[in-house]
Amino acid sequence: MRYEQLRRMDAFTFPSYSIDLSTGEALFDYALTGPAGEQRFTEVITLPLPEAPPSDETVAALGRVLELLHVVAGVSYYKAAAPGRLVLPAPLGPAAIALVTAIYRKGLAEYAYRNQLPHVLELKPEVPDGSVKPAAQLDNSDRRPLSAVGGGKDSIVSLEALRRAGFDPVPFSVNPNHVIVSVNEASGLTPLAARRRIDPVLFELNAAGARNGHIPVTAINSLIAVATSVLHGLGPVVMSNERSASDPNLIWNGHEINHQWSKGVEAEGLLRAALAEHAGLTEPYFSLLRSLSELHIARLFAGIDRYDDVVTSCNAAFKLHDPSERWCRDCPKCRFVFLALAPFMPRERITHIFGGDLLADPAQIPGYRELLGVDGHKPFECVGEVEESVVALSLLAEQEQWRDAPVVRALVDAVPDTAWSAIATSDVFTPGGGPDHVPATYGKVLSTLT
Ligand SMILES: CC(=O)N[C@H]1[C@@H](OP(=O)(O)OP(=O)(O)OC[C@H]2O[C@@H](n3ccc(=O)[nH]c3=O)[C@H](O)[C@@H]2O)O[C@H](CO)[C@@H](O)[C@@H]1O[C@H](C)C(=O)N[C@@H](C)C(=O)N[C@@H](CCC(=O)O)C(=O)O
Ligand SMILES: Nc1ncnc2c1ncn2[C@@H]1O[C@H](COP(=O)(O)OP(=O)(O)OP(=O)(O)O)[C@@H](O)[C@H]1O
Repeated sequence: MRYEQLRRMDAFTFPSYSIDLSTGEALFDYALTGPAGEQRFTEVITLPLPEAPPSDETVAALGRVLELLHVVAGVSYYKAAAPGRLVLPAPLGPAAIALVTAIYRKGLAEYAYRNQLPHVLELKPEVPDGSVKPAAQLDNSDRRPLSAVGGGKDSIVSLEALRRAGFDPVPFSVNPNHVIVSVNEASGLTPLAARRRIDPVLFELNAAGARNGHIPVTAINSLIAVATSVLHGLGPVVMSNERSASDPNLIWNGHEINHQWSKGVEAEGLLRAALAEHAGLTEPYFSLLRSLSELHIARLFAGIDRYDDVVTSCNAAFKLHDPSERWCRDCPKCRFVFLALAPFMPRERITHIFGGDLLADPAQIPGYRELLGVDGHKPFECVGEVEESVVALSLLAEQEQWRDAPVVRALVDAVPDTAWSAIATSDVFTPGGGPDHVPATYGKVLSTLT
């Protein structure tokens, strides 16, 4: 399919999906269609199989979760052309429609902004007429939680808190890379893993110049985790999404653009409601760290040392084709995580974790100026709020081990008086920031780390 033909596609459809319960392999078919023809895609997601064959009740609930996953995972292929019509495969209830609408509009907002495609922010799915048979209720809330592991500090904090509180978590990852494998080994827990294979045709189209950009990957990983939990008769999926994930990077055409939208509390609420309505799951999914700032999570992480040799929050290690060893030490995420951890650990320890000292390197100053709100807008990355960076800097400026580091000295001079006064009333170490979905039984889990 030529690039010009792709541009003329006017609809995105979902021809079919299937699952083979003897292998765990699910096939999700997609199509971009238009006057010049059709471009098909198939994504393959392979779930780990349980020891015993699943009950009919489990298979029914799993099928419903996969129906949602089919539609949500379509974002990767929709974005190759961004047609005006999004034609859903079957009727859905109001909560599921709300989820799908938001996934395509808000989850693709950064993509829409960077590609200057305002219509994506107004996309309205076309839903076939008809009603959906109500799902049978499935309450697995008292089973072992499935704890999503991304290899970074946040999921380690959740995993350790759950373990110390006696919840016996099962680590779970999609396409675990070398970092995730090492973190799981360091935990000593037995993990579950699912495989996800994006259709290679998409990469060929990308190389030929198709539209491309950021997608709401956490929503996809989350639904794969829920499907795995249902198939294995496990309990809630526990995520490690922090409070700043809900804050936008910028406003464009009156719409919030948030790189981390599908990690935010709005996406979490929509996903929970859709899973309750469409799959009957009463307690499917929540983020344990929702009320905490990144800086607060960093402080909790500093109290855990068994993962120092393996933890990696740098996204360069997560590339599908070319993963780096660990921290790249030259991206917004490396800069932010270093800044957030530094106040809470000896300089030798953090230098060991990162394989270098970012605050000793003046070349890092321009990137830190962005994080501190001195220049530009919050980077399109998983980084904390400006306020958190300023608080971290103020803590470093008070410490003998850090106050004379070249980057700390330069930044202390660069931050304006208004930012210093704003943090006088900062609440970054006070849990809050709005509603969370942590069930009452998990209410005291984080206190095991303090
Ligand atoms: C690792 C990374 O940051 N990747 C983003 C990057 O893609 P890149 O080309 O550099 O490498 P790959 O990730 O290997 O992707 C290759 C192509 O495949 C497409 N693709 C990938 C995954 C997928 O689910 N669907 C896809 O279509 C991708 O478009 C590439 O062409 O830049 C891309 C374009 O901006 C981003 O889409 C890639 O982001 C990944 C999907 C990814 O996993 N990113 C997470 C590290 C990430 O950003 N997490 C956010 C949470 C965002 C959310 O709302 O869920 C965070 O932690 O803040
Ligand atoms: N490959 C994956 N499989 C399953 N869950 C994942 C995967 N990658 C990330 N996650 C989960 O998605 C959420 C957001 O990921 P994110 O990368 O922000 O977290 P992290 O790796 O724990 O921590 P950090 O922010 O320090 O990198 C977390 O709950 C994380 O556990």
